[in-house]
Amino acid sequence: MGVGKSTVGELLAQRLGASYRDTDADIIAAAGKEISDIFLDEGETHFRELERAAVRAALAEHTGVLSLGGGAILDASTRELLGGLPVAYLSMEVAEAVRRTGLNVARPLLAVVNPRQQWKQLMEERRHLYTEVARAVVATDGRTPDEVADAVLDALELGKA
Ligand SMILES: Nc1ncnc2c1ncn2[C@@H]1O[C@H](COP(=O)(O)OP(=O)(O)O)[C@@H](O)[C@H]1O
Ligand SMILES: O=C(O)C1=C[C@@H](OP(=O)(O)O)[C@@H](O)[C@H](O)C1
Ligand SMILES: [Mg+2]
Repeated sequence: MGVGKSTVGELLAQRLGASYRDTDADIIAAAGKEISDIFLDEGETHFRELERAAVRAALAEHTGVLSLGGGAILDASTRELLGGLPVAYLSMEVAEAVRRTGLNVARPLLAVVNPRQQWKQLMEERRHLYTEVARAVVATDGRTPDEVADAVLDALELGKA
């Protein structure tokens, strides 16, 4: 959440001359409302169902760069679909997360009394799932989006002759 998946995903697509897609954007377009409103009106479980379907559809239809939401890997069937694909896990420390997002209300899972603690807890629950599906782990702390994109291309050995 807020690590730069969407920002860096777009840069990667430009560099690779590939198309870009973001499952959160697909969900927003299909639902006709923001993710925070889906959480509010229908709840997280419903959002996760939309997300599972959005990832499945994107992986079937799209051949370029795909950014996922930070919780997509909570679903076992999604993790299975990602197996064998060149997946990068972008990581950061909590201090960087605060700088990036301001831990604001656009991300409903962080719209809580203590967002720093919530962010740390979510990461503790999820980190092993990110590393399970990732072919490469790229630390983003103190790096610009361009530097992160370079590091991803390098780590995944993409865009090389
Ligand atoms: N490497 C970076 N350094 C500083 N800010 C960044 C970096 N990558 C993204 N950001 C900023 O952090 C915020 C979250 O980025 P975003 O791409 O939406 O992350 P995600 O898709 O992982 O939630 C945006 O305001 C974006 O401009
Ligand atoms: O980590 C999560 O559970 C979520 C991350 C968000 O996407 P980003 O990781 O792109 O912010 C978005 O899918 C939703 O708010 C839930
Ligand atoms: Mg995003």
